[in-house]
Parts: sequence; structure tokens; C-alpha cells
Amino acid sequence: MDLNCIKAYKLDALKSVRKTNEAKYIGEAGSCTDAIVTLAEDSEPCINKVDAGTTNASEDSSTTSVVQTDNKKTDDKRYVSKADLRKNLRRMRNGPGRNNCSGGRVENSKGFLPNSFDRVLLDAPCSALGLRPRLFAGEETLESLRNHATYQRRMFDQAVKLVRPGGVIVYSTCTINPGENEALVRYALDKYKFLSLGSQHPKVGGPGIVGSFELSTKKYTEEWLTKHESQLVQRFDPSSTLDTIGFFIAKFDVGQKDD
Ligand SMILES: C[S@@+](CC[C@H](N)C(=O)[O-])C[C@H]1O[C@@H](n2cnc3c(N)ncnc32)[C@H](O)[C@@H]1O
Repeated sequence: MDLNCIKAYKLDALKSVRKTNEAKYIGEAGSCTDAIVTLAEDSEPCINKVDAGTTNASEDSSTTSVVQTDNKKTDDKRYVSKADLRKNLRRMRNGPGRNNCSGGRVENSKGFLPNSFDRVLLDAPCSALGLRPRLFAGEETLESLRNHATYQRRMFDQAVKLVRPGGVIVYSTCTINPGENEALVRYALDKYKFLSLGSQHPKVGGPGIVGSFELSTKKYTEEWLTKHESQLVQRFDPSSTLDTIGFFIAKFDVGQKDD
């Protein structure tokens, strides 16, 4: 196939599906024989970036508390927690987040109709626990890890709607947390019976994690993969001899949808 006939879009992964049955989105994804959507922000048409976002800015390791002074009232001093400070630093370094994105297409997009795309790459925002070196370790809690898993499922739901039967979804993260990797795959396969794991080429990473996890309080459980499923995904373990960052890739083939 001629590569010129691949149209790629970057979308807001939480609102990429058009809600109403209005006229087709200006993107006209269907006019090409092969359309790819990358669920990430700051979009430019026809550019498909697949690498995980990394950063080279340094983290402020200051241990002193920080005081921000309001310009209007010089006496009005506000103490900012170190967690908030780190969050702000990251925002300055990585650019605006999804609620404040500057990409014209993302802002203007009313989304696409279901089944508009042949392929979706969901290179999802995540806890980034696979990054090396760890520049901001120790910020995640069990609760925040679960929060990542929650929005990733919502993004995945959107991806499933966007891809036509016969298409492909690739889901990836740069974290080693199985709750955002194997458990997402379990969720996907259990919820959408028309999805199946596809084989990947090249295959460089190791297998996914098999089994399940239960907190001793029994308040939280996570289901992971079967042995067969684990062979179809790629888990990159930063402590393995491969010498990579922590990364995870699952490829889903989309079968005939029920609706
Ligand atoms: C792992 S990085 C993906 C990097 C991307 N593949 C690239 O090359 O730029 C995840 C990205 O998702 C972005 N993001 C966060 N929320 C999003 C949303 N609702 N929709 C789309 N992208 C989002 C983050 O800002 C971050 O840049």
C-alpha cells in the first residue's frame, strides 16, 4: 500500500468518539484505505509518533518548603506542598496536560464516528514506573496506581469504538505496573469478546505476567493473563539483560462487533 494513503490523527483519548450522529468529522478518516489514530495530544495530521514520552529536564530535589506569593496581595503567602511543586515542575517540563491542550485539532475535534479507523495506537499516559533513570520516584500510591488503570480503561473503551471490525488496536505503556498492563488486557478480553491478542513482530520483550493478585485485606483484586495470553504480549523488564526501560505492548485484533 502507498504510504501516502495513511492518514494519522492524534486525538484526546477520553473524547475521541463522536457522541451524536452528526455529519462526519472533517478528518474524513474513511476516505483513505488505511487510517491510523494515535490517542495522544498536540496533534498534527499525518504524523504518527509511536515512542513513549520521556523527559530530560531535571527534578528539583529541594527539601525545603516552598512559599508562593500572590502578586496582588504581597502578604498573602501560600504554602505549596512538595508533591504539588513536583507536579507543577512536570507540567512546565512536559507542556499542558489533557485539560489544557494547545493542539488545534484536539481542541476543535468533535471526535470521529465509531468504526472510523483501521488502527489505533493507544500509547497511554501511565505511572511511568519503567522510566530510567527514575527522576521522580516514590510519588505513586496504591490509590494513584488504580487511578491510572481507571482512565486507561476509559481510553481503551474509546479506542475499541473507533476501530472497525478487522482492524487493530495497539496498547502500550512505559510502566512495569501489571495493573496498567496485564490487568488492562484482562479487562479488554473479558469485556470485548470480539477482541483477541495478535502476535507481534518483532518480538523483543519477554512474556506478560500470569495469574492474579489480591490484597491481604481482600478489598482489591487484579486478574492478569493466562499462560497462552502471556506469550502474545511484550513486557520489557528494566532489570533484565535486555537493558531497556520498562515497557509493555499488547496488540489486539478486532473481530466482528456485536452491535
Ligand atoms: C506515553 S505518552 C505518549 C507519547 C506519544 N506517543 C508521543 O510520542 O508523543 C502519553 C501522552 O498522553 C498524553 N495524554 C494525557 N491525557 C491524554 C488524553 N486524554 N488524550 C490524549 N493524550 C493524553 C500525555 O500528555 C502524554 O504526552
